[in-house]
Amino acid sequence: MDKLEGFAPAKINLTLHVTGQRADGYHLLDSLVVFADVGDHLTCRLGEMSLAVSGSMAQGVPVGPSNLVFRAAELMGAQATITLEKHLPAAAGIGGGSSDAAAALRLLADLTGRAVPDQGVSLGADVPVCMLARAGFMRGIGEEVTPVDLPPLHAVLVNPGVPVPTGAVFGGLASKDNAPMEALPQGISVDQLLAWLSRQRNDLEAPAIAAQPVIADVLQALRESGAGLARMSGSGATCFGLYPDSKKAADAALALAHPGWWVQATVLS
Ligand SMILES: C[C@](O)(CO)[C@H](O)COP(=O)(O)OP(=O)(O)OC[C@H]1O[C@@H](n2ccc(N)nc2=O)[C@H](O)[C@@H]1O
Ligand SMILES: Nc1ncnc2c1ncn2[C@@H]1O[C@H](COP(=O)(O)OP(=O)(O)OP(=O)(O)O)[C@@H](O)[C@H]1O
Repeated sequence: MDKLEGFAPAKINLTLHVTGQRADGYHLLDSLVVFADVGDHLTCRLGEMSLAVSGSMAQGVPVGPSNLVFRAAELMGAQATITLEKHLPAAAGIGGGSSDAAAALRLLADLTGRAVPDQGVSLGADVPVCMLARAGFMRGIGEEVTPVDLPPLHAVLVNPGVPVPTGAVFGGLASKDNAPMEALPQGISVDQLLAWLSRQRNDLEAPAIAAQPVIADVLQALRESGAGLARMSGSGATCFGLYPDSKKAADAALALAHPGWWVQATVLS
């Protein structure tokens, strides 16, 4: 094996309940996570350590040792020549950096034959679920991950171009002890899933809107575009809308076009 290619899909929190806080300050989560068919692309080859970042969303992404891809190589004890093509906005609640790190960990594990320590959680709370890269529950601070079977969902992702720092949004929570998600019945249809989702929450939505009020405008625009459900992902600012089929999602994406907004029709699974 010489050079390997990998895909780092956007992570979407369909729900995000904050149920407590650990003594070290990290919050306990109860979240249903899915992945989009849009994301970043990586290539990786063992050799001299280097990282080249390109792509439509490369601006502002660190190219040095603070890039999570670099830190993934350090965690694996590997030297590698890595290219990263960024298509996902950074600091956007869709785990761009975490998904890049998870993709790099998968590639480096394949190239070196080494195991990934602790599913990469030391690189970020979102890295274990991004290692899964398919629908799953995320609990603990993010280290407890369980796959789940869900029907694919047609969606539009909208990011209004304002970065949101995750720690500050957690810090703005009015309550840290909120109810967990309801049990999710197995084998449910899309309609049943939508009804179930509409009864769940993203507890970070209120503090994120307080920090960046434009998020409320994005949610309103998604609802007006015909979304059956509109919610923020992660700590924001990206929001998603869910639609009955790919045509309605594509039409909504066109209607949502707005200067400075990143808008993507996608399938979540
Ligand atoms: C909000 C989510 O995106 C939901 O999936 C994740 O919980 C955040 O994952 P992440 O960006 O990988 O988070 P990290 O880089 O580990 O943490 C960033 C900051 O968010 C806060 N943080 C994060 C995860 C967590 N369970 N509790 C927290 O309080 C901490 O202040 C931490 O310093
Ligand atoms: N590969 C990377 N891609 C994007 N940002 C990165 C990367 N590596 C490090 N960073 C830094 O990490 C910060 C958070 O970026 P990231 O895209 O992971 O946030 P996020 O989408 O809010 O993540 P999450 O959903 O996990 O909270 C950025 O401000 C950026 O400086």
